[in-house]
Amino acid sequence: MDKIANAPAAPSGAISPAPADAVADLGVLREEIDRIDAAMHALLIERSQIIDRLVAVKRARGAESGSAFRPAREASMMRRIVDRHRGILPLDTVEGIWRVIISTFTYVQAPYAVHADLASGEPAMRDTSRFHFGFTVPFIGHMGAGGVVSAVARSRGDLGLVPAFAAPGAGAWWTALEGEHAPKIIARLPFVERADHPAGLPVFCIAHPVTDGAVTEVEVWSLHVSGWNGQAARALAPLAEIVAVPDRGLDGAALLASIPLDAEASLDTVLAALRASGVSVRAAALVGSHASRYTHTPQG
Ligand SMILES: C=C(O[C@@H]1C=C(C(=O)O)C=C[C@H]1O)C(=O)O
Repeated sequence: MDKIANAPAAPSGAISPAPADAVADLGVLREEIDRIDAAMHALLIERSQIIDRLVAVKRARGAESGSAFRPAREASMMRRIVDRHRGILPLDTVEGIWRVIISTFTYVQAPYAVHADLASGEPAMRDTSRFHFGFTVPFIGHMGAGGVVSAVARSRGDLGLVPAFAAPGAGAWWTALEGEHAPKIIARLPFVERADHPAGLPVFCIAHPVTDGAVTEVEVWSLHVSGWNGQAARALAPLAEIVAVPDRGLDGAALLASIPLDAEASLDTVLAALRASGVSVRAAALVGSHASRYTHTPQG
């Protein structure tokens, strides 16, 4: 029995049926949406074909190391996408769609897994990983940054995610990045920062040293110092972002210093500021670099 045909008549005052031309408009608009969806899908298929050609070119140039991830290129693509966005689709959605597109095309070029440090909270780290790398790229959790760094070191081209802030009890995990062939920090995520980012946990992305497409706007140094004090911390604040943990001895500290290279800041100015504050620097090793932090404000 046809329930609709037998439904009681709508009481007066209920929503009246849409006029015939509005129904026709809805049909036309839905056809437009189907056309756009088919065109977007066709463009993604066309993008895959370009990626196939890009893989062949990279192979021919011998540029293919372990990972196909190119941090400089990704940072500039994400900035452009965010800057040109307009309309009612939320920025979070646009950014998330392109993170999944780019990360998955990187994965189809050369499969990799993401190893993440869950020690400072699993939900935020899992959200961050899925936002930036999607669900096709395997996610592997570790209890601590040390496990992440060794998993990346053992892999062919995996990536690691470690909090980019002083996580309680984390220790000086970055000293494991000091050797010439040890993994390095190659990016800081999110590429585009903003106050209400849905996956805004600041993380360092770790990989085997990048030979092609590294970005060096911000250098990250591991420093071993003695005499670490509050005056030194204040003197460094305008020059570098510092994570400091106790290291070998009473006033010793291991520092992870992110130095945005510009007219004022460089390793030399940071070392000079440390010495002027009575801190002696025992060792310094470059443990990575990444793109400048880029902040989006709703006013642009
Ligand atoms: C396509 C490339 O490889 C990776 C995938 C990208 C993409 O799908 O757009 C961008 C940068 C790389 O991480 C590339 O090197 O250009």
